[in-house]
Amino acid sequence: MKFDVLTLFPETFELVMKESIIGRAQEKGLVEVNAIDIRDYTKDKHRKVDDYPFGGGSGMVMMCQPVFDAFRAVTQGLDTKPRVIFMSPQGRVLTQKMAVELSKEEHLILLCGHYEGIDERIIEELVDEEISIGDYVLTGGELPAMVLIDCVSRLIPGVLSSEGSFSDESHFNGLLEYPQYTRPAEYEGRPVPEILLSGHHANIQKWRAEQSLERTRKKRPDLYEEYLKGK
Ligand SMILES: CN(C)c1ccccc1CNc1ccc(C(N)=O)cn1
Repeated sequence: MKFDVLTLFPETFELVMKESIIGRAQEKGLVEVNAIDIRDYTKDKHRKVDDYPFGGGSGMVMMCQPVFDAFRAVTQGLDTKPRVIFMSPQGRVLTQKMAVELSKEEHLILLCGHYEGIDERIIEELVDEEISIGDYVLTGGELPAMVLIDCVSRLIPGVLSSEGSFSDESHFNGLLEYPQYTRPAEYEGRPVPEILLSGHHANIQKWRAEQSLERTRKKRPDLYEEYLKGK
């Protein structure tokens, strides 16, 4: 899986993306994350990437030319146009289901906006879909892009060591995860639920399923409703 990220802050990506699981996945050649600096495609000596909005209004808007030229640089020589995702508050809110679909792509281009936004012609011409990571406004699309890269990359076979745990992972079967415990069996007088120490795997699985249902019903009735419909 290759992510080409068009951004005004490429160094942010280098830092975050080379660390942790994504960094190791890159070393294994399972994931490649390239940060492309939009400013490298400006034509003027001040490397201008934004300008005043037509029609007035406060703030600045990202201009077409540098983004179009950065896009062309990334896509030249490719026989198929990769899917282009614009990280935006107006996008479809990212879900685990969307992440699963995106993880099947070979090559994604992520566009990160700044200022008050980007010239609409960029969206009309280059963008396949807008994705939001939630209903809140950030100063830029870099964090949303990193969130998308993380949640998609971890679904790629070989990226996570404990792949087996996928099946019952919360938000994967639509329910929240059951409570997790590890040693010691009692910490400062606080015990671990007996069932988990019993070794009865069938009972443990049943208890975990009940816990998942119970927590989802309490914490996320919306997901619970979805789940009941899907049954
Ligand atoms: C500068 N702004 C407001 C802006 C305006 C338009 C597009 C992109 C941006 C960049 N900001 C973003 C991006 C994504 C999200 C999200 N929820 O995924 C939140 N904020």
